[in-house]
Amino acid sequence: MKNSIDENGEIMKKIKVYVLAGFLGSGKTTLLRNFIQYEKNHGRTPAILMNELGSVSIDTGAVEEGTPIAELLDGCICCTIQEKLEAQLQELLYRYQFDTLIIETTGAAHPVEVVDSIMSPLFAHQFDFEGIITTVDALRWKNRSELSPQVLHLLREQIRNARLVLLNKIDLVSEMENGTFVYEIQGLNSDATVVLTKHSAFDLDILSKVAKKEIMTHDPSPIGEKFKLQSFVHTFTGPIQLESFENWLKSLPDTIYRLKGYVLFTHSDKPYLFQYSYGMPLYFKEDMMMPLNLVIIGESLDKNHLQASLTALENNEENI
Ligand SMILES: Nc1nc2c(ncn2[C@@H]2O[C@H](COP(=O)(O)OP(=O)(O)OP(=O)(O)O)[C@@H](O)[C@H]2O)c(=O)[nH]1
Repeated sequence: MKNSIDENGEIMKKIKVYVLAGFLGSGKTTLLRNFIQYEKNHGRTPAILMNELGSVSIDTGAVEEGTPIAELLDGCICCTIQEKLEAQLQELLYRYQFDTLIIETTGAAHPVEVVDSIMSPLFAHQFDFEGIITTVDALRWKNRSELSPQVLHLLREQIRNARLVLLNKIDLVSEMENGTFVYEIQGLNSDATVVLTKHSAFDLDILSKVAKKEIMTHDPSPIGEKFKLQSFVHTFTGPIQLESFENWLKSLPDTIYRLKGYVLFTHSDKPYLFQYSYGMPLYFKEDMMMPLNLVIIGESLDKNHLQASLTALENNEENI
């Protein structure tokens, strides 16, 4: 389902969310500039969320005046400043109208954890996660043996979870080397589209083409979906039974990494904030009503099945 219904019964168009990942200095801000221009050329308003490790913003100058922007400084979305992220996103949504949200992560961010943070159940029904675009510095890739194992692991994770990889700074290595690097990147992520770029410039129409493919994938394809890391949001319409919910959790595949959301149970008049990662469910009772959104993040999600099983839970049906 693409759109949510607002309180007046109107269809709400979801905001497309893109995450820009890539190691320090690989070309994310350069890509951001191109992306903003592309959105504007197509009559859309982008909003930007920039995360920087330092306490002072350096890259916000790259964003033209008039573009909605929020900054998260002095920490990485994926580890230390998740609550601040929620507040910033809420403020962006409250103050501005926009069609696209582009999030530039710090070069040190683990992409899975960033997606996890963005897909807050508070407003996940307004967002459509469109995927991770990773920039790879061709020269750094060439010299990657100089990197620590931890950094190299991060670089690989950023590539593995991308929907689109930009092999950037191709002017700094030879044509033959670029060919080898594309081959190596595809070895890490055969589903991603890899484009060779100078100054992160490419035809961004590619994005809508790949996105359409993802959206149309209602049938779980036997060869897997193009898009590796995905999120799915279910909005409960009423209370469910705790026991059935726990049985449903046990039935989930290992490729679901994370669940979080507000769930109302039949035994309580207020919802619980529910958190689940690494097989560990946690429940925290809220003292007021919250949007009953459940966010599910994983690889190659079988969204039809998730939807059907969650609806069955709500209808209190057996054998889900
Ligand atoms: N030679 C060359 N330089 C590039 C290219 N793309 C970007 N640069 C330069 O590389 C530097 C870093 O680019 P950014 O876009 O700021 O990289 P970033 O990933 O946002 O960097 P951080 O914010 O530090 O993580 C800048 O000086 C860019 O002008 C390219 O294709 N070739």
